[in-house]
Amino acid sequence: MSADSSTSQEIPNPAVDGSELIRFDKVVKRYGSNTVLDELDFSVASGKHVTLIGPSGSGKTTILRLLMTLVRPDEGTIKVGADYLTHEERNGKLVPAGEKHVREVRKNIGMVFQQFNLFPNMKVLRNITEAPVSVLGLSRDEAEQRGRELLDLVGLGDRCDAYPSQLSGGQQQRVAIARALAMRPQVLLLDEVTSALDPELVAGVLDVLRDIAHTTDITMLCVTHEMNFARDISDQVLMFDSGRVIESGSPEKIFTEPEHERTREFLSAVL
Ligand SMILES: Nc1ncnc2c1ncn2[C@@H]1O[C@H](COP(=O)(O)OP(=O)(O)OP(=O)(O)O)[C@@H](O)[C@H]1O
Repeated sequence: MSADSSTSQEIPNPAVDGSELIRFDKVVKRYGSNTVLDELDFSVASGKHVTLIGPSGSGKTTILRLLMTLVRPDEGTIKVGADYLTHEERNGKLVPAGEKHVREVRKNIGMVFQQFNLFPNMKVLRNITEAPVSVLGLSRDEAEQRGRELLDLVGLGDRCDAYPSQLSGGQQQRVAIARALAMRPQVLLLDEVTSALDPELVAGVLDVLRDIAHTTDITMLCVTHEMNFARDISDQVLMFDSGRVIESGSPEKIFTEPEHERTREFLSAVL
């Protein structure tokens, strides 16, 4: 990726060697008097798949929104690659990152939400090719070739010319996943992507995500209530409570031998 601002540096594309890709350092996020994140520290290594679990309101979605620069922290820094996402150094001081910098960072991070948010007036393939053409500057042919490959990957290679309204919710969500991947992001953020689906459509979407997790190098941060899925894809599970990580570890450890009482309570409620 190329930097397009004199104040932003290029974010390296580290090999999947376990080097640190994301770091939250003493991040505080408040909404009025509600301190949602309280000096939160955590890091994610490149290529790893991390699932965030915790009670409703513990700040999981806020973490993804901070990474996507949809909201800014009140204190602390968030780093992606070698670059500060929320702050950058100018004349030896950390200052809020500029809009150009934020645009560069967003190119590197794909996010899939609970709602699919496809463009209803565009066919499926066009939904996927729009951003690569307009943001990355790919030719329409290149973008369409990549778009078709991604639609094959999510099992919808034969639906390029359908409109979103002609697809089921599960199919629309699979298009949304393909659309996020079309930007070739380093990081994929998944925010309860099956929560709005009818139960019979959930498995198809989770199978696609399992496939992506097991066959690509992409770094994934996932908020989900699907604990079997979390167990299957995660290298690491982070348990949040009151704006902090209270426990982290492999899925085996967290799901079978949680150490913290709050983790045990949470898991007994959701498993
Ligand atoms: N835009 C906002 N304005 C005010 N408060 C907000 C806003 N967004 C989130 N909050 C509050 O921040 C807290 C954390 O919300 P967040 O959505 O991050 O939690 P969560 O762990 O993802 O919850 P859930 O599992 O229910 O989705 C909640 O108390 C929520 O009400």
